[in-house]
Amino acid sequence: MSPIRVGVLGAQGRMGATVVQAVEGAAGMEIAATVDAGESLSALAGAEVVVDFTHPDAVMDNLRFLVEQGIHAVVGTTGFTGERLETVREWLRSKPEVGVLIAPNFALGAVLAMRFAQQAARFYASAEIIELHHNRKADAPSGTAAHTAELIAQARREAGVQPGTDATTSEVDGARGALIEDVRVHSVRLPGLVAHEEILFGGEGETLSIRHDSLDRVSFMAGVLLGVREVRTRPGLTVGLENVLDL
Ligand SMILES: NC(=O)C1=CN([C@@H]2O[C@H](COP(=O)(O)OP(=O)(O)OC[C@H]3O[C@@H](n4cnc5c(N)ncnc54)[C@H](O)[C@@H]3O)[C@@H](O)[C@H]2O)C=CC1
Ligand SMILES: O=C(O)C1=N[C@H](C(=O)O)C[C@H](O)C1
Repeated sequence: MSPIRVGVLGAQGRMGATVVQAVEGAAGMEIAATVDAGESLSALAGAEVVVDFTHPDAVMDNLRFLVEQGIHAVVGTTGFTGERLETVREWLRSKPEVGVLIAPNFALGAVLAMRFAQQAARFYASAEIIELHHNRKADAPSGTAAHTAELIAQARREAGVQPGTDATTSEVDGARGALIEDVRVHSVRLPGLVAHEEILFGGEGETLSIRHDSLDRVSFMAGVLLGVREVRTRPGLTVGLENVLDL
């Protein structure tokens, strides 16, 4: 069988460069093209699957080009709101054979942590998230933390659990974090960190902490390579690696 021809968008970046190395070392795939900021997307025309790790401001234009060209896409770039996802679905209506996989996190442990948090949510009215990342990260909160908060809020809604209250009446701006749906998310940015998330639940006389640490960007690569292999057989939009892992 001929190797999958993979294009990489954002190839000069921290994730893009790691993806190029991973594809070069993987069986059954080869690099077809690499593109970074200021370079023409037309270089990707010969690719079967393109991986995008660029910037929230760039990713929608990239994706529109890929769908129009009939190229499958594996997207790790953050910034996907419900509105953006609906726009992608709209583009795919005229290209039903194209597969797009968008995942806020490709690390297996992060995907499992999100699933565990989703399972725990109905048992705890009170939950907060702390995400910690390197200080070169453009967006806050992280896409993973935002997605985790949405999953917790959804699980509570489905179980009829009202979010817990706290007694804060006086607050320095931001001290209680950002509200994503009804879940508070706190963002830490420090050199030395890679990508970390802790989901904290509080109940009667107990707490539950679920923590995941990506210590190296190689942690995302198994998920990205799985996505490259699977996206060709999954037409339409898939959101979250959990769907590919059948979790
Ligand atoms: N889903 C996941 O598992 C992960 C997602 N990410 C996300 O991936 C994105 C990139 O992260 P990093 O690699 O750390 O950032 P980075 O800043 O190191 O790399 C981004 C690269 O994209 C390039 N770029 C910007 N606009 C472009 C365009 N229009 N066309 C082509 N290239 C363009 C930049 O020049 C840069 O080389 C972020 O949104 C980040 O949150 C990061 C790690 C894991
Ligand atoms: O920018 C990063 O580094 C990461 N971005 C993603 C996010 O925002 O969730 C995934 C991971 O946390 C690393």
